[in-house]
Amino acid sequence: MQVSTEPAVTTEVTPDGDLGPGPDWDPWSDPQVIEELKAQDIPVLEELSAAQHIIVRDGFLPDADARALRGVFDGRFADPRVIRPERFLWDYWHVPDQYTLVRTQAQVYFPEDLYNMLEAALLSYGESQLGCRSISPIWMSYYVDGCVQELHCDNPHGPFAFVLSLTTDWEHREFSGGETMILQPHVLNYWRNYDPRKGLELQHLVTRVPAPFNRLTVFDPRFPHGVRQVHGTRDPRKGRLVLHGWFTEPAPFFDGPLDPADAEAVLAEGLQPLYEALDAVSGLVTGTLIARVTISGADGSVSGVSWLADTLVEVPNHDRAAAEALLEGRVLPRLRALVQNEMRDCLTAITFPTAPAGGDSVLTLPIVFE
Ligand SMILES: O=C(O)CCC(=O)C(=O)O
Ligand SMILES: [Fe+2]
Repeated sequence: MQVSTEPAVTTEVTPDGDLGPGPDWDPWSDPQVIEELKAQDIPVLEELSAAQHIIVRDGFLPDADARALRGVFDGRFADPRVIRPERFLWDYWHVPDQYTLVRTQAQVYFPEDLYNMLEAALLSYGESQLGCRSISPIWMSYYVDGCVQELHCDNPHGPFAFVLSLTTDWEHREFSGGETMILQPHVLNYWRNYDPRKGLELQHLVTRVPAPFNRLTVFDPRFPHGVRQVHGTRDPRKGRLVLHGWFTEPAPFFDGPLDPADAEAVLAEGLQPLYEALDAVSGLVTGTLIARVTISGADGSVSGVSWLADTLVEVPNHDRAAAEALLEGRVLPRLRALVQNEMRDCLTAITFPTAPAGGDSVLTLPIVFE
Protein backbone atom coordinates (compact mmCIF):
# COMPACT_ATOMS: atom_id res chain seq x y z
CA MET A 1 0.00 0.00 0.00
CA GLN A 2 1.23 3.45 -0.83
CA VAL A 3 0.99 5.62 2.23
CA SER A 4 2.50 9.01 2.62
CA THR A 5 1.95 12.09 4.68
CA GLU A 6 2.52 15.71 3.86
CA PRO A 7 6.12 16.75 4.43
CA ALA A 8 6.82 17.80 7.99
CA VAL A 9 7.29 21.47 8.68
CA THR A 10 10.98 22.31 8.72
CA THR A 11 12.27 24.54 11.44
CA GLU A 12 14.10 27.69 10.43
CA VAL A 13 17.72 27.48 11.40
CA THR A 14 20.00 30.50 11.67
CA PRO A 15 23.75 30.26 10.92
CA ASP A 16 24.54 29.30 14.49
CA GLY A 17 21.86 26.64 14.18
CA ASP A 18 20.61 27.03 17.72
CA LEU A 19 17.12 28.36 17.85
CA GLY A 20 15.81 25.80 20.31
CA PRO A 21 12.78 23.61 19.82
CA GLY A 22 10.68 24.21 16.72
CA PRO A 23 7.00 23.57 16.15
CA ASP A 24 7.57 19.83 15.72
CA TRP A 25 9.54 19.41 18.91
CA ASP A 26 8.48 16.40 20.93
CA PRO A 27 9.85 16.52 24.46
CA TRP A 28 9.76 12.74 24.80
CA SER A 29 11.99 12.33 21.76
CA ASP A 30 14.46 15.02 22.78
CA PRO A 31 17.81 13.33 23.61
CA GLN A 32 18.41 15.82 26.41
CA VAL A 33 15.09 15.04 28.05
CA ILE A 34 15.71 11.32 27.63
CA GLU A 35 19.17 11.63 29.21
CA GLU A 36 17.65 13.40 32.20
CA LEU A 37 14.99 10.74 32.59
CA LYS A 38 17.57 7.98 32.41
CA ALA A 39 19.69 9.77 35.01
CA GLN A 40 16.66 9.66 37.31
CA ASP A 41 16.12 5.95 36.57
CA ILE A 42 12.82 6.62 34.88
CA PRO A 43 12.43 4.13 32.02
CA VAL A 44 11.66 5.63 28.64
CA LEU A 45 9.53 3.53 26.34
CA GLU A 46 10.10 3.81 22.63
CA GLU A 47 7.17 4.73 20.43
CA LEU A 48 6.38 1.86 18.10
CA SER A 49 4.43 3.87 15.55
CA ALA A 50 4.43 7.51 14.51
CA ALA A 51 1.27 9.55 14.86
CA GLN A 52 -0.32 9.91 11.47
CA HIS A 53 -3.31 12.15 11.10
CA ILE A 54 -3.35 12.26 7.31
CA ILE A 55 -3.03 9.34 4.88
CA VAL A 56 -2.88 10.01 1.15
CA ARG A 57 -3.36 7.29 -1.43
CA ASP A 58 -3.05 8.20 -5.09
CA GLY A 59 -4.72 6.12 -7.80
CA PHE A 60 -7.26 4.77 -5.32
CA LEU A 61 -9.74 3.29 -7.81
CA PRO A 62 -8.80 1.42 -10.97
CA ASP A 63 -8.41 4.24 -13.47
CA ALA A 64 -11.31 3.09 -15.67
CA ASP A 65 -13.67 3.08 -12.66
CA ALA A 66 -12.68 6.59 -11.59
CA ARG A 67 -13.15 7.77 -15.16
CA ALA A 68 -16.56 6.10 -15.38
CA LEU A 69 -17.74 8.03 -12.30
CA ARG A 70 -16.36 11.25 -13.67
CA GLY A 71 -17.96 10.51 -17.04
CA VAL A 72 -21.45 10.46 -15.52
CA PHE A 73 -20.88 13.92 -14.04
CA ASP A 74 -19.43 15.34 -17.27
CA GLY A 75 -22.21 13.81 -19.33
CA ARG A 76 -24.97 15.39 -17.28
CA PHE A 77 -23.38 18.84 -17.43
CA ALA A 78 -22.30 18.53 -21.07
CA ASP A 79 -25.00 20.68 -22.60
CA PRO A 80 -26.47 23.25 -20.22
CA ARG A 81 -29.46 23.75 -22.50
CA VAL A 82 -30.60 20.14 -22.44
CA ILE A 83 -33.11 19.49 -19.67
CA ARG A 84 -33.21 16.01 -18.15
CA PRO A 85 -34.42 14.95 -14.68
CA GLU A 86 -30.84 14.02 -13.61
CA ARG A 87 -29.87 17.69 -13.80
CA PHE A 88 -31.97 18.46 -10.72
CA LEU A 89 -30.29 16.23 -8.15
CA TRP A 90 -28.15 18.94 -6.60
CA ASP A 91 -28.48 20.85 -3.32
CA TYR A 92 -26.87 24.28 -3.07
CA TRP A 93 -25.76 24.06 0.54
CA HIS A 94 -25.12 27.40 2.15
CA VAL A 95 -24.58 27.82 5.88
CA PRO A 96 -23.51 31.47 6.24
CA ASP A 97 -19.84 31.88 7.19
CA GLN A 98 -19.35 28.11 7.31
CA TYR A 99 -20.23 26.02 4.25
CA THR A 100 -20.93 26.95 0.64
CA LEU A 101 -20.90 24.13 -1.87
CA VAL A 102 -23.14 22.15 -4.19
CA ARG A 103 -23.76 18.61 -3.02
CA THR A 104 -25.66 15.44 -3.74
CA GLN A 105 -25.69 11.86 -2.49
CA ALA A 106 -23.63 9.45 -4.57
CA GLN A 107 -26.21 6.69 -4.16
CA VAL A 108 -28.91 8.83 -5.71
CA TYR A 109 -26.68 10.31 -8.41
CA PHE A 110 -24.87 7.34 -9.93
CA PRO A 111 -26.23 4.32 -11.78
CA GLU A 112 -26.48 1.38 -9.38
CA ASP A 113 -23.53 -0.64 -10.71
CA LEU A 114 -21.16 2.32 -10.50
CA TYR A 115 -22.33 3.23 -7.04
CA ASN A 116 -21.87 -0.38 -5.86
CA MET A 117 -18.33 -0.43 -7.24
CA LEU A 118 -17.49 2.81 -5.40
CA GLU A 119 -19.04 1.68 -2.13
CA ALA A 120 -17.31 -1.71 -2.30
CA ALA A 121 -13.89 -0.09 -2.89
CA LEU A 122 -14.30 2.25 0.07
CA LEU A 123 -15.67 -0.48 2.33
CA SER A 124 -12.83 -2.81 1.45
CA TYR A 125 -10.24 -0.11 2.14
CA GLY A 126 -11.92 0.81 5.41
CA GLU A 127 -12.03 -2.80 6.60
CA SER A 128 -8.54 -3.85 5.62
CA GLN A 129 -6.63 -0.62 6.31
CA LEU A 130 -8.58 1.08 9.08
CA GLY A 131 -10.55 -1.68 10.74
CA CYS A 132 -13.77 0.21 10.04
CA ARG A 133 -16.73 -1.92 9.15
CA SER A 134 -18.94 0.69 7.56
CA ILE A 135 -19.09 4.08 5.88
CA SER A 136 -21.47 6.99 6.17
CA PRO A 137 -23.62 7.83 3.14
CA ILE A 138 -21.23 9.06 0.45
CA TRP A 139 -21.56 12.73 -0.47
CA MET A 140 -20.50 14.16 -3.79
CA SER A 141 -19.79 17.89 -3.86
CA TYR A 142 -18.58 20.35 -6.42
CA TYR A 143 -16.90 23.64 -5.72
CA VAL A 144 -16.96 26.58 -8.12
CA ASP A 145 -16.09 30.24 -7.52
CA GLY A 146 -16.89 31.16 -3.91
CA CYS A 147 -17.38 27.60 -2.61
CA VAL A 148 -15.66 26.85 0.66
CA GLN A 149 -15.73 24.85 3.87
CA GLU A 150 -14.55 27.01 6.75
CA LEU A 151 -12.77 25.31 9.65
CA HIS A 152 -14.84 22.73 11.52
CA CYS A 153 -14.42 19.44 13.40
CA ASP A 154 -16.52 16.37 12.65
CA ASN A 155 -16.01 14.69 16.02
CA PRO A 156 -19.12 12.50 16.16
CA HIS A 157 -19.01 11.19 12.59
CA GLY A 158 -16.43 8.40 12.83
CA PRO A 159 -12.69 7.95 13.46
CA PHE A 160 -11.60 8.75 9.88
CA ALA A 161 -12.87 11.11 7.20
CA PHE A 162 -12.28 10.44 3.51
CA VAL A 163 -12.14 12.61 0.41
CA LEU A 164 -11.87 10.91 -2.98
CA SER A 165 -11.21 13.46 -5.69
CA LEU A 166 -12.79 13.33 -9.13
CA THR A 167 -11.30 16.73 -10.00
CA THR A 168 -9.61 16.52 -13.39
CA ASP A 169 -6.31 18.08 -14.35
CA TRP A 170 -5.57 19.49 -10.89
CA GLU A 171 -2.17 20.81 -12.00
CA HIS A 172 -3.78 23.01 -14.66
CA ARG A 173 -7.01 23.82 -12.87
CA GLU A 174 -8.75 27.08 -13.61
CA PHE A 175 -9.26 28.01 -9.97
CA SER A 176 -7.22 28.76 -6.90
CA GLY A 177 -7.83 27.06 -3.55
CA GLY A 178 -9.73 23.79 -3.27
CA GLU A 179 -7.21 21.97 -1.10
CA THR A 180 -8.29 20.22 2.06
CA MET A 181 -6.73 22.22 4.89
CA ILE A 182 -6.00 20.60 8.22
CA LEU A 183 -4.59 22.30 11.28
CA GLN A 184 -1.15 20.92 12.14
CA PRO A 185 -0.80 18.98 15.39
CA HIS A 186 1.64 21.46 16.94
CA VAL A 187 -0.90 24.27 16.57
CA LEU A 188 -3.17 22.40 18.94
CA ASN A 189 -0.26 22.27 21.39
CA TYR A 190 0.81 25.80 20.65
CA TRP A 191 2.02 26.98 24.03
CA ARG A 192 4.04 23.88 24.73
CA ASN A 193 6.31 24.74 21.82
CA TYR A 194 5.88 28.50 21.83
CA ASP A 195 8.97 30.36 20.67
CA PRO A 196 8.87 34.18 20.92
CA ARG A 197 11.74 34.39 18.42
CA LYS A 198 9.83 32.81 15.56
CA GLY A 199 6.91 33.92 13.47
CA LEU A 200 4.65 31.41 11.75
CA GLU A 201 2.64 31.69 8.56
CA LEU A 202 -0.21 29.71 7.01
CA GLN A 203 2.12 26.99 5.68
CA HIS A 204 3.40 26.40 9.22
CA LEU A 205 -0.06 26.24 10.76
CA VAL A 206 -2.15 24.38 8.22
CA THR A 207 -1.41 21.34 6.05
CA ARG A 208 -2.87 21.77 2.59
CA VAL A 209 -3.69 18.55 0.77
CA PRO A 210 -4.27 18.98 -2.98
CA ALA A 211 -7.07 17.00 -4.61
CA PRO A 212 -5.71 15.53 -7.87
CA PHE A 213 -7.88 13.05 -9.75
CA ASN A 214 -8.43 9.70 -8.00
CA ARG A 215 -6.56 10.63 -4.80
CA LEU A 216 -8.00 9.29 -1.59
CA THR A 217 -7.22 11.46 1.42
CA VAL A 218 -8.00 9.98 4.82
CA PHE A 219 -7.71 12.15 7.91
CA ASP A 220 -8.59 12.45 11.55
CA PRO A 221 -11.77 14.54 11.43
CA ARG A 222 -11.33 15.73 15.01
CA PHE A 223 -8.63 18.08 13.75
CA PRO A 224 -10.01 21.46 12.72
CA HIS A 225 -10.16 21.28 8.93
CA GLY A 226 -11.92 22.74 5.90
CA VAL A 227 -11.63 23.37 2.19
CA ARG A 228 -9.80 26.48 0.96
CA GLN A 229 -12.16 28.77 -0.85
CA VAL A 230 -12.27 28.23 -4.58
CA HIS A 231 -11.76 31.33 -6.71
CA GLY A 232 -12.03 31.24 -10.48
CA THR A 233 -14.19 29.04 -12.63
CA ARG A 234 -17.97 28.94 -12.42
CA ASP A 235 -18.18 25.89 -14.65
CA PRO A 236 -18.96 22.73 -12.60
CA ARG A 237 -16.89 20.62 -15.02
CA LYS A 238 -13.82 22.75 -14.32
CA GLY A 239 -14.29 23.09 -10.55
CA ARG A 240 -13.34 20.87 -7.64
CA LEU A 241 -15.31 17.61 -7.53
CA VAL A 242 -15.02 15.21 -4.60
CA LEU A 243 -16.71 12.22 -3.01
CA HIS A 244 -16.53 12.45 0.75
CA GLY A 245 -17.73 10.92 3.99
CA TRP A 246 -16.52 8.99 7.02
CA PHE A 247 -15.31 5.51 7.84
CA THR A 248 -17.37 4.28 10.79
CA GLU A 249 -17.92 1.34 13.14
CA PRO A 250 -14.37 0.36 14.09
CA ALA A 251 -14.29 -3.40 14.78
CA PRO A 252 -11.79 -6.28 14.34
CA PHE A 253 -11.59 -7.54 10.76
CA PHE A 254 -10.15 -10.98 9.94
CA ASP A 255 -8.88 -11.84 6.49
CA GLY A 256 -7.79 -15.42 5.74
CA PRO A 257 -8.76 -18.97 6.60
CA LEU A 258 -9.55 -18.37 10.30
CA ASP A 259 -13.22 -18.57 11.16
CA PRO A 260 -14.00 -14.97 12.19
CA ALA A 261 -16.51 -15.97 14.89
CA ASP A 262 -14.05 -18.36 16.61
CA ALA A 263 -11.17 -15.93 16.25
CA GLU A 264 -13.21 -13.02 17.60
CA ALA A 265 -14.11 -14.91 20.75
CA VAL A 266 -10.44 -15.69 21.40
CA LEU A 267 -9.50 -12.09 20.65
CA ALA A 268 -12.10 -10.66 23.02
CA GLU A 269 -10.75 -12.77 25.85
CA GLY A 270 -7.13 -12.13 24.89
CA LEU A 271 -7.64 -8.38 24.98
CA GLN A 272 -8.89 -8.34 28.57
CA PRO A 273 -5.40 -7.81 30.07
CA LEU A 274 -4.91 -4.89 27.67
CA TYR A 275 -8.08 -3.19 28.81
CA GLU A 276 -7.03 -3.68 32.42
CA ALA A 277 -3.53 -2.33 31.76
CA LEU A 278 -4.91 0.68 29.93
CA ASP A 279 -7.51 1.50 32.54
CA ALA A 280 -4.92 3.73 34.19
CA VAL A 281 -4.59 5.94 31.12
CA SER A 282 -8.30 6.17 30.48
CA GLY A 283 -9.13 9.78 29.70
CA LEU A 284 -5.48 10.69 29.21
CA VAL A 285 -5.23 9.64 25.57
CA THR A 286 -7.75 10.00 22.79
CA GLY A 287 -7.79 8.65 19.27
CA THR A 288 -7.55 5.39 17.36
CA LEU A 289 -4.69 2.95 16.93
CA ILE A 290 -4.98 0.40 14.14
CA ALA A 291 -2.80 -2.69 14.37
CA ARG A 292 -2.23 -5.28 11.67
CA VAL A 293 -1.71 -8.66 13.28
CA THR A 294 -0.39 -11.66 11.36
CA ILE A 295 -1.60 -15.00 12.73
CA SER A 296 0.17 -18.25 11.91
CA GLY A 297 -2.17 -20.87 10.48
CA ALA A 298 0.12 -23.66 11.68
CA ASP A 299 0.04 -22.94 15.43
CA GLY A 300 -2.27 -19.91 15.92
CA SER A 301 0.56 -17.76 17.26
CA VAL A 302 0.93 -14.08 16.46
CA SER A 303 3.89 -13.80 14.12
CA GLY A 304 3.80 -10.05 13.54
CA VAL A 305 2.27 -6.79 14.73
CA SER A 306 2.55 -3.62 12.68
CA TRP A 307 0.66 -0.34 12.64
CA LEU A 308 -1.65 0.88 9.89
CA ALA A 309 -2.90 4.13 11.34
CA ASP A 310 -2.40 6.05 14.53
CA THR A 311 -4.32 9.13 15.61
CA LEU A 312 -3.58 8.74 19.28
CA VAL A 313 -3.15 12.06 21.08
CA GLU A 314 -2.15 12.65 24.67
CA VAL A 315 -4.75 14.91 26.19
CA PRO A 316 -2.50 17.90 26.88
CA ASN A 317 -4.27 19.16 29.95
CA HIS A 318 -4.21 15.94 31.85
CA ASP A 319 -2.79 16.10 35.30
CA ARG A 320 0.69 14.69 34.80
CA ALA A 321 1.26 14.19 38.49
CA ALA A 322 -1.88 12.08 38.72
CA ALA A 323 -0.84 10.14 35.66
CA GLU A 324 2.55 9.40 37.17
CA ALA A 325 0.98 8.19 40.37
CA LEU A 326 -1.39 5.95 38.43
CA LEU A 327 1.47 4.48 36.49
CA GLU A 328 3.38 3.84 39.73
CA GLY A 329 6.50 5.45 38.37
CA ARG A 330 6.86 2.77 35.72
CA VAL A 331 7.30 5.37 33.07
CA LEU A 332 6.88 9.08 32.73
CA PRO A 333 3.55 9.77 31.07
CA ARG A 334 4.78 9.12 27.60
CA LEU A 335 1.43 7.67 27.03
CA ARG A 336 1.43 7.00 23.30
CA ALA A 337 4.43 4.73 23.72
CA LEU A 338 2.90 3.04 26.73
CA VAL A 339 -0.33 2.25 24.88
CA GLN A 340 1.52 0.91 21.84
CA ASN A 341 3.81 -1.32 23.93
CA GLU A 342 0.93 -2.68 26.00
CA MET A 343 -1.01 -3.39 22.84
CA ARG A 344 1.88 -5.22 21.16
CA ASP A 345 2.69 -7.25 24.28
CA CYS A 346 -0.91 -8.26 24.76
CA LEU A 347 -1.45 -9.20 21.14
CA THR A 348 1.70 -11.30 20.86
CA ALA A 349 0.60 -13.32 23.90
CA ILE A 350 -2.67 -14.46 22.29
CA THR A 351 -2.95 -17.89 20.72
CA PHE A 352 -5.65 -18.07 18.07
CA PRO A 353 -7.25 -21.24 16.70
CA THR A 354 -5.13 -22.99 14.07
CA ALA A 355 -5.95 -23.19 10.37
CA PRO A 356 -3.48 -25.87 9.24
CA ALA A 357 -4.67 -26.20 5.68
CA GLY A 358 -5.27 -22.57 4.86
CA GLY A 359 -2.13 -20.70 5.90
CA ASP A 360 -1.85 -17.41 7.75
CA SER A 361 -4.62 -14.93 8.55
CA VAL A 362 -4.42 -11.19 8.99
CA LEU A 363 -6.34 -9.26 11.62
CA THR A 364 -6.93 -5.53 11.31
CA LEU A 365 -7.59 -4.36 14.84
CA PRO A 366 -8.72 -0.87 15.80
CA ILE A 367 -8.49 0.21 19.42
CA VAL A 368 -10.42 3.40 20.12
CA PHE A 369 -9.69 5.68 23.08
CA GLU A 370 -12.40 8.17 23.87
O1 LIG B 1 -13.72 18.03 0.82
C1 LIG B 1 -12.86 18.05 1.68
O2 LIG B 1 -11.66 18.13 1.43
C2 LIG B 1 -13.24 17.98 3.14
C3 LIG B 1 -14.68 17.67 3.34
C4 LIG B 1 -15.12 17.83 4.75
O3 LIG B 1 -14.42 18.22 5.63
C5 LIG B 1 -16.51 17.49 5.11
O4 LIG B 1 -17.30 17.19 4.22
O5 LIG B 1 -16.83 17.53 6.31
FE1 LIG C 1 -15.28 17.91 7.56
